[in-house]
Amino acid sequence: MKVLVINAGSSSLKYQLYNMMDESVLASGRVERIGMDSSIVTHEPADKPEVKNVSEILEHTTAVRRVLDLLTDAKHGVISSINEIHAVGHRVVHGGETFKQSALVTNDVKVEIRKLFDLAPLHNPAHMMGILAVEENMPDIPQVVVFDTAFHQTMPQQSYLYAIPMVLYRRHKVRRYGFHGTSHAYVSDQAAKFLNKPLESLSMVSCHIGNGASCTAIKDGKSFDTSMGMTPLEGLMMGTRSGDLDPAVVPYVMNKEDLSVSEVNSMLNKHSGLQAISGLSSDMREITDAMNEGDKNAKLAFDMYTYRIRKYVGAYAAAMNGLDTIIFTAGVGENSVVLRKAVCEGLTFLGVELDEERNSERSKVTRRISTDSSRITVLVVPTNEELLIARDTYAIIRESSDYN
Ligand SMILES: Nc1ncnc2c1ncn2[C@@H]1O[C@H](COP(=O)(O)OP(=O)(O)O)[C@@H](O)[C@H]1O
Ligand SMILES: CC(=O)OP(=O)(O)O
Ligand SMILES: [Mg+2]
Repeated sequence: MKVLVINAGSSSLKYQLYNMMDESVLASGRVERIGMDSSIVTHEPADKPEVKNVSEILEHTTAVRRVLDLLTDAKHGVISSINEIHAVGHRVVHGGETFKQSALVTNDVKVEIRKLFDLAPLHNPAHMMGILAVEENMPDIPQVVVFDTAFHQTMPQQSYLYAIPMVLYRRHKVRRYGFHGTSHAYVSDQAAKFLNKPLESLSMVSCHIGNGASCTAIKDGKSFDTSMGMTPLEGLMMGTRSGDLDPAVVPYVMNKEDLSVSEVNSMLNKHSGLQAISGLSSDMREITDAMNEGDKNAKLAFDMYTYRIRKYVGAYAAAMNGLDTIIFTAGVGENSVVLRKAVCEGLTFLGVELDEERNSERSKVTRRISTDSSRITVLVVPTNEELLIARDTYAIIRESSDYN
């Protein structure tokens, strides 16, 4: 059985085609700059050279058509017909309180996802475009949606409620939802397997540090608290997002700078974080390079960024009344030796002892970077959100009567 995984953004569409018999990736790729003057398509078949081409792709239906053409192309393709694709799985960022697990796409499910547009205006409308584009190109293929928020639906009320009038929760569902749940679920499960211990027996903090970044406290195998909130803006400092700040800053700055709601939203989501403090870049590689060359603003950005992660790890150790394992994952967490060192150096009081040599090793597999005698085990676990989406899709399709 072959499953196509799609992560549709407003102007991009990333894809991976899996053979679920052995969970191998047959091809992956992305369409960027959809709707702009020149779209870039990058297609990477597993056993053939990468192809890149530039053309005009005005909307998502055409983007999906192009992906299907590439997957079945005589020269660059990996399957002979689209009938070989049994199901499509989509990443959907916001599932609100409606979706506690992945779901088969039906008309009712689409209605519910539309109701959540307001809570994730940057993400959910784009995901819906991806779902509709697949429907148009492959009308008979079942689709499954996998939500970033689903894993966090186990949080207790004390973690997910904001201390504001309850009527706002009842009327508008204002609460913490949390994101990157697919990643936090995947890496915590991988960590338990690596340590050969039952997942339920470990108190862990999973640090997903990528472009977007979040920490999750995982207790009894479930999300207990997480740093992102109603939207993916709260919590850690990120590439271009501010993370936590005093909410009073928002009306104050709007007033002083004469900013509209959408302008202040854009400032906090797109023009803050590493980018704002360094004045250089949102990319951690550029920040560390500049810091090594003596750039003071880059150093400040790095220090603020790592300090925030440390604060969350400490807070969650207290929240869970204990901590066994810290996990680093995603683009920065998996690759930045200096970031992991900076975070762990301030956690010796908890019993974290980093092994510098292990931390410096470059590897793509799950590994321990703490010393053997460290009271807290620190792991680097490569995330794989797409694989988990493919697995959920496969499981749901097999369960659904349509497939049998
Ligand atoms: N070797 C590296 N050192 C430090 N940061 C890195 C390295 N490689 C990638 N990154 C960071 O990873 C980020 C992307 O992470 P990723 O998890 O792919 O993000 P997203 O899925 O949110 O786009 C980039 O912005 C870059 O800063
Ligand atoms: C929810 C979120 O922040 O996603 P990403 O890290 O892909 O931006
Ligand atoms: Mg990501």
